Amino acid sequence: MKKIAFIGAGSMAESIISGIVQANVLENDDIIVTNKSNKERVERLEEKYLITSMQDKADVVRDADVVVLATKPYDLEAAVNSIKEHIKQDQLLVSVIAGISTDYIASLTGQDIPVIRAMPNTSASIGYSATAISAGAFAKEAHIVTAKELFDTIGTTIIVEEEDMHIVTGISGSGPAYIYYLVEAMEKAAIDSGLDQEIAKALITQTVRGAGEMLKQSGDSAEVLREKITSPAGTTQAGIEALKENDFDRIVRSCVESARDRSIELGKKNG
Ligand SMILES: NC(=O)C1=CN([C@@H]2O[C@H](COP(=O)(O)OP(=O)(O)OC[C@H]3O[C@@H](n4cnc5c(N)ncnc54)[C@H](O)[C@@H]3O)[C@@H](O)[C@H]2O)C=CC1
Ligand SMILES: O=C(O)[C@@H]1CCC=N1
Repeated sequence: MKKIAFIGAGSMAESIISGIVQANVLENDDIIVTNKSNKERVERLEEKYLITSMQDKADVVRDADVVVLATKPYDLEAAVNSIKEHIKQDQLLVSVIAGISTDYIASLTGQDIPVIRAMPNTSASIGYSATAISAGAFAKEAHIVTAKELFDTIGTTIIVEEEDMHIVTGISGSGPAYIYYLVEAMEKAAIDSGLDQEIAKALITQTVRGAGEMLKQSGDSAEVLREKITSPAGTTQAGIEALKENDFDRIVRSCVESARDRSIELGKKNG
């Protein structure tokens, strides 16, 4: 891949752009970005990442090997309408849009065009995305390889069946937000117990970071790692029992399933 165009210049597009720029895998001016109308926003991205911003959609997609669709689901149809005269079947469409199927995207283009559906997360901006990808009907092995290479530069990439994309969205697409929400709650509890906010933030941040690395590096399951911390009648046991009494498992299940179901709904509403 030599040139990549982003249709949509919001949080997700910026996270991916930031990750690609840091990985230094493309010439910066071969990363092109456009949005609906907010010229200042794309110009800010252009200045920050030394990439190219354009508003003329024909220019945006003309020589792109990969065109990334990064609009909200309800803006997708208008976005594809604005580029469909200019895209060709030898280009690859990569959609990061929650809920929307590859079949629907191909049908909007009116072409048998290869589409890869991807679900990255905002940790892409520092090279830590957990991305899942799945291939549409017209995508060949080479397209999967191209998409995997792209997302491997901004984290890890796993290939899944398209039907699993809804649950993937519920765990890893939205997942960072759940962790941040947990951190917010822990910070509030620490401050209410009299701890300085900056100290609480520093301790919790390193705790989350360390737990993530332990999950990755130790070879132990989450359950085993938890048990190693939980001394009989100790502090952790007291904390975990409070979580159990408040039905933590049910709350998390409901969180993940609600996100999954919203992804399904978004697909039905916008496809
Ligand atoms: N924010 C996140 O953590 C993640 C978001 N996603 C998906 O990424 C997509 C974008 O999400 P965000 O970046 O958060 O949204 P956002 O609202 O920050 O950005 C959307 C962008 O699309 C542009 N846009 C709208 N209509 C357009 C058109 N007709 N032509 C060109 N550009 C157009 C807007 O101007 C804006 O720049 C969503 O579909 C979401 O499901 C996927 C994974 C994670
Ligand atoms: O909230 C959303 O719809 C998007 C999809 C995954 C993360 N953010």
